[in-house]
Amino acid sequence: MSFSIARAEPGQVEALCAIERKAVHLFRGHPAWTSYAALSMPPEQLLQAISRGLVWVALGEAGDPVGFVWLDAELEPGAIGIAEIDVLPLYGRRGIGAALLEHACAWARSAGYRRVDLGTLADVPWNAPFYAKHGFVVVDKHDPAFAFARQRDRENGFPDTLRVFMSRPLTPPASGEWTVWPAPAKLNLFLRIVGRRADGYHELQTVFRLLDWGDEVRLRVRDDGEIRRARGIPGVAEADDLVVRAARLLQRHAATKLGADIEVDKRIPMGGGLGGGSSDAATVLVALNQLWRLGLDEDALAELGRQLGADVPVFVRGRSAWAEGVGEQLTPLALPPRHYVVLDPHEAVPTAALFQASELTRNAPRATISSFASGETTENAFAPVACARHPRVAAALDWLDGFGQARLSGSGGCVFLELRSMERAQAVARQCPVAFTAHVAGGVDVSPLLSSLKRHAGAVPAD
Ligand SMILES: C[C@@](CO)(OP(=O)(O)O)[C@H](O)COP(=O)(O)OP(=O)(O)OC[C@H]1O[C@@H](n2ccc(N)nc2=O)[C@H](O)[C@@H]1O
Ligand SMILES: Nc1ncnc2c1ncn2[C@@H]1O[C@H](COP(=O)(O)OP(=O)(O)O)[C@@H](O)[C@H]1O
Repeated sequence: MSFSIARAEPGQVEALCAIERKAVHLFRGHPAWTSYAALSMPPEQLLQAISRGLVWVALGEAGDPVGFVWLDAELEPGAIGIAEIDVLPLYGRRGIGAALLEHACAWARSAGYRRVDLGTLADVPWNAPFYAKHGFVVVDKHDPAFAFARQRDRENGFPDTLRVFMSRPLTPPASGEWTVWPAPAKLNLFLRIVGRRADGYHELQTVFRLLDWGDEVRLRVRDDGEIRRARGIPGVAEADDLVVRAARLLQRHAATKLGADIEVDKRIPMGGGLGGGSSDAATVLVALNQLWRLGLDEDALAELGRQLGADVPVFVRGRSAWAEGVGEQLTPLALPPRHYVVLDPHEAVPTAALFQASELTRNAPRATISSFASGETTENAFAPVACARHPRVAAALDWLDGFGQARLSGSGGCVFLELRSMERAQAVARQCPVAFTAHVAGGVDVSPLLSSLKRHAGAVPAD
């Protein structure tokens, strides 16, 4: 039987939970059975991991999932864990589990991780001995890295004597191998236009909230100086693609003879006001600065970013921030932990056209950080214009407003709602009408790009 491996999709949550329930039956009669039988995989957390790109499925010939692997978010700097790996018993012994495991480890290595950890059972052939065949070695379970997992075992009545923790070291990708970097989306928590500069650009005030969700950029250094886009973004010509423009700009600026292959796994809706193109460009600047060993500092990269777009500097600096000027004067903010339902009305809004709109309020009084922090300042100057010109955006805002105070991000067309819990955000997202697509994401103060940069630099040793 042939199978293929692909990133899991949100619609597969139920199928993956069902696979886990079937796979757990293999433990009947084992001392761990009672605790396995009583516990099922939390679908909310699985969904969150899927939207972060941390779950892969094995698809059978009919295209249905027959197994999956789920990576934990970073457990400690440089290390990532395997939260779950399951194959339908009917499809066992065909190398599917091994292929999933290798796939996840290969991704972790490209993403700069130096170690993969897991907890498993010592006495079950398809557990510890299977992982040992794949380069995992048993490590000291008293290591503080496993304290949380062991505490959870105790709470679940799991037999500690049979529990082993295993690690597999990963070598860093060599020059010329693919590397993987995150390009997070942003939201504008409010946006005011307070003036217009002589060059036609608008002066604005906004709060950029970075998200833990976004695109994935893959980069591979080339020795021949070529910048090539390995996989195109539909509707964007190679020369216009912000990732290609960013790489060429950096190459010219630093006068390097090195080149790069670039691929983007696009998840952020284009023209959605979530800064996808800008974030991709920032990731290329930051990552190639490291891969090409140019040694440019953050200010130099942010200035190159500004030449590509007003939204690029915030992604280069990688901190949620209060912004002024054209969006490049940034003051990092520590914002309360919040979750967001981001609704995509499938309507690309052209930013330049909205900035040109005669009905746009472009002389608003200046807001202050404290007026924002008190919750007084939440409006977006583009909202009335975007809603009047794009009925789908108005409809999305109207629907989401039924659950709280929905807002437009940037020049739209995406709208969002801020919530205190992920579960609540997922509950709203589940009710999303078919005309729109809902994403759930967490707000972060520090961009995942900065953590990825540290990992790739090996600045944080794995042990
Ligand atoms: C509105 C915002 C809010 O974060 O976000 P998006 O809706 O694009 O995500 C940004 O200011 C958008 O930044 P960005 O998308 O990088 O804009 P750019 O490529 O630099 O400019 C696109 C066009 O928008 C206009 N523009 C942009 C920024 C600005 N402060 N004043 C402007 O007048 C210019 O006419 C420019 O030709
Ligand atoms: N790598 C890229 N990703 C997305 N859009 C890109 C990219 N390169 C160029 N673009 C162009 O930039 C436009 C704005 O894209 P995007 O940054 O996603 O939206 P917004 O500015 O609304 O946040 C797109 O419609 C597309 O034509």
